[in-house]
Amino acid sequence: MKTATASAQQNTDYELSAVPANQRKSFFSLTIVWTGFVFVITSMMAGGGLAAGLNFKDIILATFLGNLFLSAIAILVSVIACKTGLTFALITRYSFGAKGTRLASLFVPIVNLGWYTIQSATYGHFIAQIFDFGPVAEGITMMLSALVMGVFALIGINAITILGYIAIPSIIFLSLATAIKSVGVAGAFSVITEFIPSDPMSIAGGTTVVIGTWILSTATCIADIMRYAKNMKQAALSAIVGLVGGNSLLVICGAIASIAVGNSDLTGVLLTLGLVVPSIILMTTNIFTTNASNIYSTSLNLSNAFHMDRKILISVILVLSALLTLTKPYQIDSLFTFLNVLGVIVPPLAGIILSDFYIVHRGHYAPLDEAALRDWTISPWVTWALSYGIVVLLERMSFGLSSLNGIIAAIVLYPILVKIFKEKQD
Ligand SMILES: O=c1cc[nH]c(=O)[nH]1
Repeated sequence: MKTATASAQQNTDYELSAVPANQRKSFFSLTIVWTGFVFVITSMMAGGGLAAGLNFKDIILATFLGNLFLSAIAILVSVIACKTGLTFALITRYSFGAKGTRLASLFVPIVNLGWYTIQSATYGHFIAQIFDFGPVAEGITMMLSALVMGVFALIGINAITILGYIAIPSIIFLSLATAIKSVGVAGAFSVITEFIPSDPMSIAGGTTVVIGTWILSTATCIADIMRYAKNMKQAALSAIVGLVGGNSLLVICGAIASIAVGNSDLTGVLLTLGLVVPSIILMTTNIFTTNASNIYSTSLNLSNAFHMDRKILISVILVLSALLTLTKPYQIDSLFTFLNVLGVIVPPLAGIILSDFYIVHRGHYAPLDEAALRDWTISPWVTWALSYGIVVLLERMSFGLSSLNGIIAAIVLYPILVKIFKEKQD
C-alpha cells in the first residue's frame, strides 16, 4: 500500500506512464503551452545577433529555413509522443534500453539547465538595469529570478497553461510594438531593408543559429507537451504554429529592433526605446512561460533518471540554476556559443529517436509495460558519437548544414548499428 501511494505521488503528471485517452487536451490548450514555450527573449536576442552578420532579406531567409527544419523535427517527434502518450524520457527507453534511458534522459536536464539559467540571468540583469542595481543586488535579483520562475512547473501542466493564456497576447502585441517603435526611431523601414551588416555571416551559418534557438526542445521537450494531444493532426499543427508563427515572429522582431537601434543586446534596445513598463511585461511574460515549461520537462526527465518525486528534483535544479546565474550567462557571446554547440550535439539524438521509431520499429511501439526492453544498448551511443564526428568533419569542409548533417548521419547509421549489434527491442 505504501509503495502504491509513493508511486502514485511520483506519477502525478504521467511522468512514469502513458497519458490516457481521457486525459488528452484540446488543440487550443496545447498550442497555448507550446507557443508560450517558444515565445522567448533569447529568440529575439538571436535575431539581434543575426543582424550583425546578415542583411534583412537573408535574415528572413535564414529564419524561414531554420524554422522549417525545426518544424519537420517537431512534427515527427510530436507524432511519436501523441501515438504513445509518453514523455521524451520514456520514449528513449525503446532505443537506449530500460537502464540506458536513465543516462540518456540526463542530457535534456543538463541542456535545459543551461537555457533556464541563461534566461533567468537575462531577466535578473534586465531588472537590475532598470533599477540601476550594483553587482551584488544584480546577483541577488538573478538568483531570485531563477528560484521564482520554477513555481509554475512545481504545480504542473495546468498552471503552465493558465500562464500561457495570460502571457501570449501580451507577447505578440509587445514584440510587434517593439519592432514598430524601433522602425519609428530609425526614421523609415528602408533603413532596415537597406542595412549592410558589419561582420558578414553565411546564410547556412544564420540558419544554424536559428535552428540552435529551438533544436533542443523540438527534438525532446515537445514530446512532454504533445503526449497530451488528442490526435496526430492537432499535435503537428500545434508544433507548426509555435515555430513558424511564434519563433519566426520573435527572431524577426528582434532583428528589426537591433538594426534600428544598432545594438544586439535586446534588453538594452528595449530600454533605449524608452519602453520601460511594456518591456518589463514583455520580459516577464515570455521568460516565465518558457522557463516554466523548461523546468517541467527537466523534472520529467529527472524522474525517469532517478525515480524520485519530480518536485524534489525541481527544487534541487532551481537552487543549482540560481547559483549558476552568478556566472552572468546573459551576454550575447555566451548565447551564441551555446546555440552553436546545441546545433551540433542535439540533432544526432533526434535522429536516433526518429530512426528507432520510424525505421527500426516501423512506426509502432508496443505499450511500455508490455515491451521487452534490454537494460542497456550500445547502438544509440555509438551512433551519437559517430554522427558528432561526421558533423565536425563536414563542418571543417564547410559542407552543408551541421544540424541537417547530424540528423541525417544518425538516421542512416542507427539502423545499421542496431543490425550489427543485434539490438532491436520489441
Ligand atoms: O528554454 C529554451 C529557450 C530556447 N530554446 C530551448 O530549447 N529552450
